[in-house]
Amino acid sequence: MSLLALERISKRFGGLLAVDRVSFAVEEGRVVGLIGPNGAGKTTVFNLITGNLRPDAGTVFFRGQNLHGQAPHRIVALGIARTFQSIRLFQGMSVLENVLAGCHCRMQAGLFSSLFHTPGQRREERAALAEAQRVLAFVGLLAAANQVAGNLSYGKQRLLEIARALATRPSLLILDEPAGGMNEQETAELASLIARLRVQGLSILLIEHDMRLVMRSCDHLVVLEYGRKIAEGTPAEIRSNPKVIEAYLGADTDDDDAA
Ligand SMILES: Nc1ncnc2c1ncn2[C@@H]1O[C@H](COP(=O)(O)OP(=O)(O)OP(=O)(O)O)[C@@H](O)[C@H]1O
Repeated sequence: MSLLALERISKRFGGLLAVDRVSFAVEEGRVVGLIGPNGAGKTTVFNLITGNLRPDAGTVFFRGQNLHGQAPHRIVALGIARTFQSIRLFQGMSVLENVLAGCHCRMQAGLFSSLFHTPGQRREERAALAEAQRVLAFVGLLAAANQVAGNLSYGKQRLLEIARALATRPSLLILDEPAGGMNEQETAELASLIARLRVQGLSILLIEHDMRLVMRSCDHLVVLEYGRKIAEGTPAEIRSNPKVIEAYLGADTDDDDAA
């Protein structure tokens, strides 16, 4: 069984069919890239997976479970975490507090134990703190734990978003343009982070316009154009697919050869 399977999902915005009967799967432990020109429907597909939008037709399965009608927080609890194209951090809170916000969605404590600070709740808080520090160390932000999130560089804010998503202990991590706004060194660090997550067995679904990063990091690519899937395959297959070259890669193909 695939970890994630989309079966002929469609989404219409008024007269625009933004996603048109798209099917693909993410297997356990794989890094899958969803690519295509601007407006191809990539972010809409992500929103359909994470419950931020409901499909007009088709089904999303996660570990064989139909996600239809599940609220976004329920989908996070099932093991799907995401980052957004535009950074959505608690800008005025510390780096550590931002990651703790991710940990809290895994905590069991109810209203009673939270109000009365029961030993169980204190244990959970300590565990959350340790987990947040572990995740921050993993992405290389532990030294910045007490800084205000909004003061971090853009690239570091993106890493913090990933840390917060990781703190929910996902089995599928969905990244929407994680290298957007990053400089070359930050992008290289991101590629190494993705590789380390992959080694740990995490499955990743990625939208990214940086073709070098996509070609280097992904096992499998799915290509959208005008809401439709026009190709899927390994990076090497996609790079030489004439339909894809025409639709998307175009003049960028030289650059990809360097990847
Ligand atoms: N909430 C919405 N209401 C109306 N139209 C929308 C909405 N969200 C997306 N669209 C339209 O749907 C199409 C697909 O948008 P989407 O953001 O999914 O594309 P994308 O492939 O992620 O693009 P980009 O690479 O530029 O982020 C676009 O034409 C967009 O304008």
